[in-house]
Amino acid sequence: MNTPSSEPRGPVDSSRIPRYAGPATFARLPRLDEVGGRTDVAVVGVPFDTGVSYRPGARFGGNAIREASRLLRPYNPAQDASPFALAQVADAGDIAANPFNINEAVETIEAAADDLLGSGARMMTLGGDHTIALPLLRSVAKKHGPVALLHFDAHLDTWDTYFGAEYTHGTPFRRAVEEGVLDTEALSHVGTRGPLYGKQDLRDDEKMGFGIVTSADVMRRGVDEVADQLRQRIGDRPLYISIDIDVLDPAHAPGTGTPEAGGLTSRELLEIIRGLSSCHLVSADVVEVAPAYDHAEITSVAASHTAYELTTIMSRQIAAARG
Ligand SMILES: N=C(N)NCCCC(=O)O
Ligand SMILES: [Zn+2]
Ligand SMILES: [Zn+2]
Repeated sequence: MNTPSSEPRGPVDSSRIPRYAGPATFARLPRLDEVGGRTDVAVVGVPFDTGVSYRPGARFGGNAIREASRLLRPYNPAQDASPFALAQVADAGDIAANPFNINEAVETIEAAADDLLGSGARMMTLGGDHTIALPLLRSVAKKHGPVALLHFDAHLDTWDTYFGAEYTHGTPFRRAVEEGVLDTEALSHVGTRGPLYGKQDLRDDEKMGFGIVTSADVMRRGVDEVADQLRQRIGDRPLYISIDIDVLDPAHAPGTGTPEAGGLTSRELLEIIRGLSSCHLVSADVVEVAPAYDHAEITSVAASHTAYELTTIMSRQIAAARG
C-alpha cells in the first residue's frame, strides 16, 4: 500500500529487463493491484468509441498509448522532475464500458471515475473517443465543484446533437456546461480550426463561456504567450485538461478519427502543457487516438508523451502538497 511514508513503486528498470518485454502498462509502471489498490495518480484506459461521427477505432487508443509509452524514461528534464518517484503513479487498467449502449457506458465511466477519485487518486485517462470527457467531468465536479477546463482539440465539441443523440464525441462540453459541472469563467479551447456547420457554432460556443485560441493563434503568438494567457484565465481554480489528439496536425497525429489540416506540432502542444505546470491540475484525459490509421506509432508516441507531461504536473503538485 502506498502511504506518504513509503516510497512509490516506479517503472520496470529498462536497463535490466528489455523495455519491449512483457505486457504493456503505461510507462512500464506497476498495475494498481501491485501497489495495494491505492495510488496518487491512476492511469486508466476507457476503450469506448461508440460516440464517433466518422472513423471508428479509438477503442484501441489506450492500449496503443501503453505500447508506445515503453520508451518513456523516469526523469523529465523539461519539468526537472521524476514523476514516478514524487508520487505513486499506477496503471489502473481499463473501464469496461458497454459498446452497444452509450447511456449505460456513460454511467459506467462516471461510476468508475467516482471510485478512483473517491480513493484519493487523480485520473490520467486514456481514451476512447471524446464522449468520455462528460462522465469524467461529472465525477471530477462532484469532488471539486465546477472546474476550469482547458480543451485542446481541432473541434469545439460543443455541438448539440448528432442524429438526435445527446452523448457523442462532438457534444460533451455543451452537456457539461448545461449540467453545471464547468466553471464558465475559465473555459478555453486551444488548437481550434477547420470548417464548421455555420457561424452560429461560434456564437453558441461563446455564449457557453468558451474562449478560443486557434491553431493559427498558436503559430502567430507562440507557445509562451499562449500559456501565459491561459494561466491567467485559469488562476488557482481546480483545472481539468482534456486533450483530443486531433489538436495535432495530421502530420503529427494521423491516427485519429476526424483529422483536420493545419494543426499544432507535438512540440507546440508539449510546450504549452509544460507552461501550465503551476496550475492546479486535478485530472486529465488524452482521447481520440485511433491506431488503425496510425503509422510507425506517430500518434501514440505523441499521446504517450502528452500523458507523461500531464502526469508530471500532477505528481509534482502531489509531492509539493505533502511538503
Ligand atoms: N471530438 C472529435 N474528435 N470530433 C468531433 C467531430 C464532430 C463532427 O463530426 O462534427
Ligand atoms: Zn477533435
Ligand atoms: Zn474532441
